[in-house]
Amino acid sequence: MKFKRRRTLVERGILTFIHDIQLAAMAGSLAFFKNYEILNTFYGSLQLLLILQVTYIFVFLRRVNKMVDIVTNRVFDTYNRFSPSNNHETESLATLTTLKRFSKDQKFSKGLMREADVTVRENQLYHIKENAPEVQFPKLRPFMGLSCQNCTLTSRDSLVSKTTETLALKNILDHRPPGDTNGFLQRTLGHLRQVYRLKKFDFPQVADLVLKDARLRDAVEKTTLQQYRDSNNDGDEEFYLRLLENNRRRAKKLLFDMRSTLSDFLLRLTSWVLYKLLPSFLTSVVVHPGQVDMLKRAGKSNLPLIFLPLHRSHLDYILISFILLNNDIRSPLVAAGDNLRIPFFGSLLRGLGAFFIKRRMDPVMGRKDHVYKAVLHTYMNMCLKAGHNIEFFLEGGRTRTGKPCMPKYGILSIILDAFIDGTIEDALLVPVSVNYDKLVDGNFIREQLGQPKEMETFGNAVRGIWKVVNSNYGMMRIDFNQPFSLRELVKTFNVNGKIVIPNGLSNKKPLTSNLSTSSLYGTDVVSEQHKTLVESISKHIIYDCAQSTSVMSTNVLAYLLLTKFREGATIEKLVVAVDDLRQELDYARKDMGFTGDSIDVINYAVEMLGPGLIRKERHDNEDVIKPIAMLPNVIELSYYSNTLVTHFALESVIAVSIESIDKSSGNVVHHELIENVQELCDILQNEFLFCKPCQSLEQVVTSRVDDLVYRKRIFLVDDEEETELNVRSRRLARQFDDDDDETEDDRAPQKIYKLNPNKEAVDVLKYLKTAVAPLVETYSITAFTLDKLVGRQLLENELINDVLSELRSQLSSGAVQYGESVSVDTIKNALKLYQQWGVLECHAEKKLKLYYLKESHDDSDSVTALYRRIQKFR
Ligand SMILES: O=P(O)(O)OC[C@H](O)CO
Repeated sequence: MKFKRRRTLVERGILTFIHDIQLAAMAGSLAFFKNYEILNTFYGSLQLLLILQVTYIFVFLRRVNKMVDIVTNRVFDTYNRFSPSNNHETESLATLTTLKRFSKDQKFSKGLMREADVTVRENQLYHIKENAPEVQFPKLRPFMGLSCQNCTLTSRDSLVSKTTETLALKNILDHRPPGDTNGFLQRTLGHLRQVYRLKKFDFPQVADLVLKDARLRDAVEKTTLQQYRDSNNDGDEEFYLRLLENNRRRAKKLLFDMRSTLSDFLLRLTSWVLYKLLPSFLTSVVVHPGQVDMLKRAGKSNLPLIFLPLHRSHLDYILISFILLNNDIRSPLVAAGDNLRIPFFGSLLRGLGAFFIKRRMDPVMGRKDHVYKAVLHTYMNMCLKAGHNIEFFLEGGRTRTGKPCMPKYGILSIILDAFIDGTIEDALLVPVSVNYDKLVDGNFIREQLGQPKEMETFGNAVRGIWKVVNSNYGMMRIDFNQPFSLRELVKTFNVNGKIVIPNGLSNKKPLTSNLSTSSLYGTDVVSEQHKTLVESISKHIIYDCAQSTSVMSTNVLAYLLLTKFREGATIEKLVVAVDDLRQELDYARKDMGFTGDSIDVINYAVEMLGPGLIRKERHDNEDVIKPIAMLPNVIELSYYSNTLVTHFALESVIAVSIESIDKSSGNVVHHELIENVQELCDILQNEFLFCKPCQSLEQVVTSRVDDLVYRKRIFLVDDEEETELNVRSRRLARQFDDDDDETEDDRAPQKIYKLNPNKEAVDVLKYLKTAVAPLVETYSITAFTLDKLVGRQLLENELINDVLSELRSQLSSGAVQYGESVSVDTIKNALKLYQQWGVLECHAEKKLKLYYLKESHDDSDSVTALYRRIQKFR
């Protein structure tokens, strides 16, 4: 056998680069000869070349970067082997980790990795298990995301087959071309072939139709007439015509800035690039084939699919389109904020389906910008009519806290209008949840500490992508809920032609108080009747998405460390806690984005979260894991924990409510507990959706209390004792039973719960409480700081900074217990609540918001009363 000389790293790098250029040329010429639409114009060609060049420069630089890392590590490794260092094991481990991280797909480093592996194993004192949990998923997992059985029973029975629930999860990056995957052609052409074979869809452009539409023409004429009347040029026809022409031009420009140029070719090209790039920073993108199957069937219904994902990262919409495209499902048009209309990336996103909507009102036109509203409305209607699928984020922007945000209503109201006015016969709504092992983009910590958001620019985008492709973000999981019919939902809420106000919303204030003042998403809801409907549908979807969000290992570890083990815990204790939590999530039919032994899950999550958030120490021959529970790190940790905080919010509210009741007798009266829970739910109404709009909060609370009685043993379940207590309470009830006006319900005996004094039960109560306790702290300190508004007004940022300083100073004095209470998002939600309660008022003009106390509350006593109302739960 003839052996060839091994190529050097640099030679291999150069060859790979040349190989990549060949691929680029092949893709380019293929596209050229196919005479794709995008290449028909000079602009299209330039854009394509730029995309290819940037991608290849990225890939090449990444490879050079990796080579430098590997060579450096090799030098250090050799040095370590010959140096008499005491930390030999740690350093070799670090080398191994670095090598593994940076050389996942680098065959040329395999030899080095083997060497380092041997070095580590030879030098280690303890047996170290491989710490990446295996991505082997058991067949039967909880199947989440079936549509609501109260509101959409018919939809629930559709699109599913016998096998839907039982299919095994799939990593879509694992696309392997059939045959010998090691062959040059297969390696080179596998992904090209995959994107070439995809089903071709037409993506009609509708801009011309929009300009001719009567709604838009009408809006332009009305606006012109209004401007004409407001001016002092009455009777000057030339002036009128000039105004009309200006408004027409403006409408055209608005439409040009907004429209998507979704291109089949660009989608395929990006898909091929993503197959190459995604594995460099994600180990897997996991989907449930049963859910994809439902989408495929829904895609054949000829109804528009409306994808409604929870928004965590900019990767969300890219990956959703990637998954849909590769499963032959029509890619949607995606409503994106115009903050993303940046050079190059803006056009790229536009070509991939983005249409840009304003995030802020026009400072001059304000809310009365009828032309803009008409452009948006007509554009979306035309797109729906033309058969496009649509995707938008009900939350508006990405969550800053890890908890789902309350919905904005604007875009959904346009879709509902399109249904009600008959533009579309029906639409299938698809809630989508996305979760990542590690947050990919956004600097949310600095925003939570009061710094302004870093705006999107070309430079920031390039830097961001560079950082991302050189890091490891672990797994990503996407869950598509069962599509459900908008028509069916509207029908359920619209019994006898009258919109039924769902239970959970019946005693709420009018929707207007909930509207976003800064975003277009919340400004164009049409009629009062529809507002209630839009609110219920939106909240239902956010609730559904939260329910079907898979839990990642990092969520589990962060949650346990922030609620149960703030001082840290040994691995053994953590393993027991993770096992318990997994059991509980299983019981709640919540799926997890990991599998394997809890010890491996913990080690993996520790590595994912990194030493900035979690410390691993060795005490008395035991590994102890500790959270970095101080500012600013704890804010990031709470981001991960909040996926589970959302899941346990109601239990936590019940635990806090129990603590707020006088329990000197050791008993808790049912109605008193329910009242307190409802009061706290009202306080936290901008933080969590405690039940679906079609459920009654009281019923949901009662059943969760029962759960705490029987499963978590917070209350005693001694039947005799309970009977005796209830007999006593019944007797008590009878004493007051002489009022004829009382209803049957009023006379019913009061249920009394006896608290379980057992240490385990007390600990459970304490642990449950900790989930929402930081939020209560923030609400209470925000109320306390409102005293600064007595007799004066403050700008939003001044008020928020005052609350932040108060929180920080109380944190350092120990009066505030949790670092994660320092959070701008929570402060803003608290201010919104105090507005909803009629204590606070806000005047918004242009980009500024001015806060002041309502006249009837503009004194210290009112502020103290508000503060006490919250403080009761601390
Ligand atoms: O999270 P934001 O506020 O930067 O918004 C992100 C959205 O994708 C913009 O469309």
